[in-house]
Amino acid sequence: MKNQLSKITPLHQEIMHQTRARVDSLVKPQGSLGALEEIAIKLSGIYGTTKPKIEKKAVIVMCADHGVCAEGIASAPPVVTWVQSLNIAKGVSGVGALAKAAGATVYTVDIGIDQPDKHPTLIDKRILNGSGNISKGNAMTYKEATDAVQVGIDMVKRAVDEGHNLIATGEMGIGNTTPSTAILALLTGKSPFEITGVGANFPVDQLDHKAAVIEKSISGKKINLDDPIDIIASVGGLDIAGMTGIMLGGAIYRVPVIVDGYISTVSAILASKLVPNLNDFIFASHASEEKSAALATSLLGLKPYLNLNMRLGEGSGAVLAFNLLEAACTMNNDMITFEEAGIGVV
Ligand SMILES: Cc1cc2ncn([C@H]3O[C@H](COP(=O)(O)O)[C@@H](O)[C@H]3O)c2cc1C
Ligand SMILES: O=C(O)c1cccnc1
Repeated sequence: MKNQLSKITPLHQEIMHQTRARVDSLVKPQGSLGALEEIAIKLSGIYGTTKPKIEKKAVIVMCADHGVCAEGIASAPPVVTWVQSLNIAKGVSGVGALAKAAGATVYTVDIGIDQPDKHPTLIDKRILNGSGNISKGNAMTYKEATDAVQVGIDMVKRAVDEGHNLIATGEMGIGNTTPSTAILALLTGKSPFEITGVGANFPVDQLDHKAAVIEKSISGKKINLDDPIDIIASVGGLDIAGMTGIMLGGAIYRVPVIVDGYISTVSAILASKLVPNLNDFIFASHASEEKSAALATSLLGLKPYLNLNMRLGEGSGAVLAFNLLEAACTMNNDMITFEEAGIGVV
């Protein structure tokens, strides 16, 4: 991984400069297509061409269980991770349906489901049968965390090799808002009692219990906060690790990655600690309704484009932003310039 990260190169500044000049010359008041203009310019810097084009899109969904569910921090039982992962692979879950609408491939990855069996419809990258109970010890070893991040990097390579040049992140893991909030508490210094949200409809009157479990998970551990792998090993999860790898994979293989909601955003924050210019390669999608999603997004430093009051996860919000990136390319490719239109600049 270290070797791969050291080869990441900056965005193509000269090409972005040329794309900006072209976007400014298109037949519209300068700046009037707002974020679409910025998206087109950023994409040109990633792809290294003034006329980028989206070929095929894929959402990679990392599925894993969390030992901390034993503490009663989620409304659904852990077996839902397995059942719902199969539904995602079948295309009948939230992300399945929305990916179909977007014309995107879905890669459903078993990176750590706690089941005795594997399933042929899931891509078998299982590192562990679920992470450890973080309120009683570490989630996993440092090596397991490293391997799980590598799974994400390798999945991006596979998607790119299979013709995709735009990736979205997703996850399925009952209980995963708990490690996500533990990570956010560590990185912001905020109290879990201040930032813990309901996740998948955990009862509000039991939120203090969830926060107390998170507090217990982060206190008394010696964690190197400058090392995201150590953070994942101590209080993370395999799905979070896999998504961290997807973000890194985007920068390594030079394909844009769209971040989904709360859990994805926390994974992106971890990835940005390994790649300082990570934000050049990733795009936020929607503003999740989860309590601390806005805090996570502001820490990451990206602005979500959509506000649809969603809070599902799975990659459901990220796949909706495929269309925005495609629209930005179409704007840049298909609009004519003032000169071509035979009128003066407005
Ligand atoms: C049926 C069902 C489908 C889901 N799809 C995504 N999530 C979302 O909810 C979970 C995180 O919330 P918590 O930490 O409260 O468990 C993750 O699996 C996330 O993907 C779901 C949750 C449920 C119950
Ligand atoms: O924002 C998300 O991605 C989210 C929020 C709640 C539960 N699961 C996912």
